[in-house]
Amino acid sequence: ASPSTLAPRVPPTTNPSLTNPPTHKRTPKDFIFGKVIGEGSFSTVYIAKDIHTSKEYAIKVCDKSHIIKQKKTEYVKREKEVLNMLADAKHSFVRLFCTFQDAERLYFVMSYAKNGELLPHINKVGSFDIECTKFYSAEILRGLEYLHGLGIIHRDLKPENILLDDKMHVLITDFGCAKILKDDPETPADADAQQQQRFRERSGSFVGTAQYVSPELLINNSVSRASDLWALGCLVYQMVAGLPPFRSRSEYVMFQKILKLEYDIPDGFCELARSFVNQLLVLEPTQRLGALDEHGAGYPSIRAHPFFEGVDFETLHEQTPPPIYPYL
Ligand SMILES: C[C@@H](Nc1nc2c(c3cc(-c4cn[nH]c4)ccc13)C(=O)N=C/C2=C\CC1CC1)C(C)(C)C
Repeated sequence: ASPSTLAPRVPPTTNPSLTNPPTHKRTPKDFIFGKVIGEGSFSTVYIAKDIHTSKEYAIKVCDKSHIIKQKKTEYVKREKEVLNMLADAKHSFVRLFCTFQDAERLYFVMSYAKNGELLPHINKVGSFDIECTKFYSAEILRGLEYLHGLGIIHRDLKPENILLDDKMHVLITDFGCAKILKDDPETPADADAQQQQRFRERSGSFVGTAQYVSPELLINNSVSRASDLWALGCLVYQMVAGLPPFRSRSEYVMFQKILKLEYDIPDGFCELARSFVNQLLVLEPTQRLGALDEHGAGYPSIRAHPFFEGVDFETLHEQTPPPIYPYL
């Protein structure tokens, strides 16, 4: 006989709501909302505490009428779809724990990135030393390998979207612009109307920081996995130099610099990092380091670059991140 027929069913003696949180659908009343920690274009992210477990979460709150008015329903659906596709990832991404809604708003209960965005950590020390740059570049690369392996292109990688958890490991976030390569993940994804909508306001200028926009997006609105590799190049440059590679007060001038590959390598820029950045900041997407690697099998040619000498990619998440010291 199976064990269940042997043991009589004894009703639980403890109060379930005290030991294990209710499994019923959550409502805002299950949380104590704290301060605003991030503002998206049509969402606000709060830190919140679950009253049953006292655990801290980030709750992204979207106003339904605003989403409908701004025709962003596709975004919200796509972000939730991507977050659900990332549910099994053991590393590199903020997790979506649950969603619920009330009459006016949608709520996404996410992991709380206790150490916030990467950018302030770079600004605080001016720039990262080479050990830090290698570690954080490797953690971002691992996230991209996982994402691209699923046929997802982030499309908006920048320091604001690279978050750090309580142990200072990378959590990539903000998938509202992500592109999911459907049926044939081989063909580069042509930017859809939403992407154009995202970038072109009525004034025809770009919204948000377009410092990391790839040349192919500017020229023919096309994006592929290699667009995220371009952004990786910009991120590595910024960790070492403390500033993004393409800068200008005028957006138009900044785009001209991107299209002409006009960036300089400051004195003291580590030689291996320079070589690595130079092989990612390439105008032709298919010529970028890693662009020709087998899809879905990670980026062996990027991992093999001497810049990553000594990095053990398989155990990154178990490693203690290097302390952040100033460099340059
Ligand atoms: C990029 C994003 N900013 C942020 N999004 C999230 C944060 C987050 C945390 C801090 C922070 C923590 N401590 N100090 C600052 C600063 C910015 C954050 C978090 O903890 N957990 C999930 C998040 C987002 C998940 C959801 C987009 C899918 C924007 C600007 C779009 C709100």
